[in-house]
Amino acid sequence: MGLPDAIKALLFDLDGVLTGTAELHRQAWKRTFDDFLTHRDGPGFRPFTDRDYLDHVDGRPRADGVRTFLESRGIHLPEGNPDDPPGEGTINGVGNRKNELLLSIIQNEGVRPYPGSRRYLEAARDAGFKIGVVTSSANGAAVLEAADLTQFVEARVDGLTITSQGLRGKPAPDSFLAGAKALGVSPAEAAVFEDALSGVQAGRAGNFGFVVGVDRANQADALREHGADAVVEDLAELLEP
Ligand SMILES: O=P(O)(O)OC[C@H]1O[C@@H](O)[C@H](O)[C@@H](O)[C@@H]1O
Repeated sequence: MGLPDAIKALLFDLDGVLTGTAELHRQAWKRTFDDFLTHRDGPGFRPFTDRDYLDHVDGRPRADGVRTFLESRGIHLPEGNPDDPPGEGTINGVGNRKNELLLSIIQNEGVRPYPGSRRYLEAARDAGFKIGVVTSSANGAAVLEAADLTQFVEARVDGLTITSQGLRGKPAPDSFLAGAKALGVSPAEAAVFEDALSGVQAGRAGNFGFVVGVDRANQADALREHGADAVVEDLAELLEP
């Protein structure tokens, strides 16, 4: 499986590692922030870029993504409340608009698992590894189900768990530590699989036994710099002799 001998459990990020949904999140964020910035700054606004997504939003819980990106532009919004109407000028309102767009994009485009990731999950299950999914997305359960991957998952920590248990989001290690605990292993016995810079950083911060960076965005060096022990473009590469 391409992992050190001490590893007994595998903790997979979801969007961008098991399913192609990171791109759908990126599209929803781009529309949300470009609309917000146009409304605020007029037609000369500075658009939200792919780099903005990778550096400030990818891998983080929804509200943290809104806050971190806007702060990178010197914009500070009040937090508001979880039920703020989509588009309201609060962190929650902007996040709710993004979720509305994400759900409609998922409805139109569907959710596809990466074939190499599915093969890796099958091989891991056959080899007796414990399998968990650790995602910042509050839509994690629905995305796993739509990709027909729920059957592989013994423990799931998602955006709803993070909120209800008051965990810090990635790049803090809390959600991965909760995943390891749910599978009954120590961090040293678990490997983390992540495509986001904030995610490999979380794996490193939690002292996990191995951190695999999955490079879907041409950022292998940055994944290594943020904490990946190995970088692959597809999980199936780890199955090759
Ligand atoms: O808005 P959701 O579905 O709760 O997802 C939160 C975050 O979940 C992460 O998995 C994605 O990498 C982010 O792009 C996304 O913003």
